[in-house]
Amino acid sequence: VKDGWFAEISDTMWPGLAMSLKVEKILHVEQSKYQDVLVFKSTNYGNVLVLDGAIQATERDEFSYQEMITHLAMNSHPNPKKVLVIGGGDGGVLREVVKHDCVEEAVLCDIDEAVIRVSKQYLPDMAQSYSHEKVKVHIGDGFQFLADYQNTFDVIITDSSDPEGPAESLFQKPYFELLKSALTEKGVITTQAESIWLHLKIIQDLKKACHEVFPVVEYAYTTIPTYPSGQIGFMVCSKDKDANVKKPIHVWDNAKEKKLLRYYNKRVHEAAFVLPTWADEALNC
Ligand SMILES: NCCCN[C@H]1CC[C@H](N)CC1
Repeated sequence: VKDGWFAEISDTMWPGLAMSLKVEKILHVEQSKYQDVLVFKSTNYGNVLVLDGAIQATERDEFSYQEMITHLAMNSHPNPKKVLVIGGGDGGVLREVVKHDCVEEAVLCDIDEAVIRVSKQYLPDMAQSYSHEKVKVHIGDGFQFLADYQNTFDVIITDSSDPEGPAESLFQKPYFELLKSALTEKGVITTQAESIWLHLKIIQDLKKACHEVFPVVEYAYTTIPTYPSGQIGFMVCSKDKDANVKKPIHVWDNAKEKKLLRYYNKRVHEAAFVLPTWADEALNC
């Protein structure tokens, strides 16, 4: 933090560009077993969680990412009862998963207990569902966890950090094969799939790896001011070759949508898959 500003600088992940947030107060600094953990109160975006120098979530705009990575998957599956979140230790995705009445069990597997502990303390709205009766938490490596499950989960959401560092393996084919075997017949996955403005090559490679495992693979994106380039995407895949993930299978009525959600709705679901020309040509060749 310099002159009261936090700058998200990465010469490898987003060279020459840095999102900066004005700091009101540093709340927590910790070196966990796996990463640097920082929480600060920003002047205009609420509390902010930073891991290894990368902004994970701000209280002001996190709902965009959490709602989209969750509901793009949940509403692309006919009746998701058992859901698994890999990563997502801040709890935001879990909060969204339990909004679906059809869910019987929501399991979260994150490698770092520090993220869960710190989120409960400084991001209470995001971490609210850890006490939910349907929720089970497992601290460990998602890779190891998945290897123990076959034909178990209807939806698996991979809420990961960037491919540089510990999450690198979550962007490669072996991981998607593990996901596929842990999924039930019509299983659906979403993954954090970076930005078309910054990572078109990563997204192309990711889409190729997913297509070697899943019959249906589509990229969608959301707008979020505090992530690099102001937007981020998701890979949405289904084991069901006849699935059309670009249109929600089931929806809440408008009143329920307005009560439950602030970003996602049935029209935004469809719009999220519509890409600008240069990205569409690069990804849908
Ligand atoms: N549950 C929110 C975590 C979101 N993961 C982040 C997405 C943007 C990346 N640059 C860093 C990880």
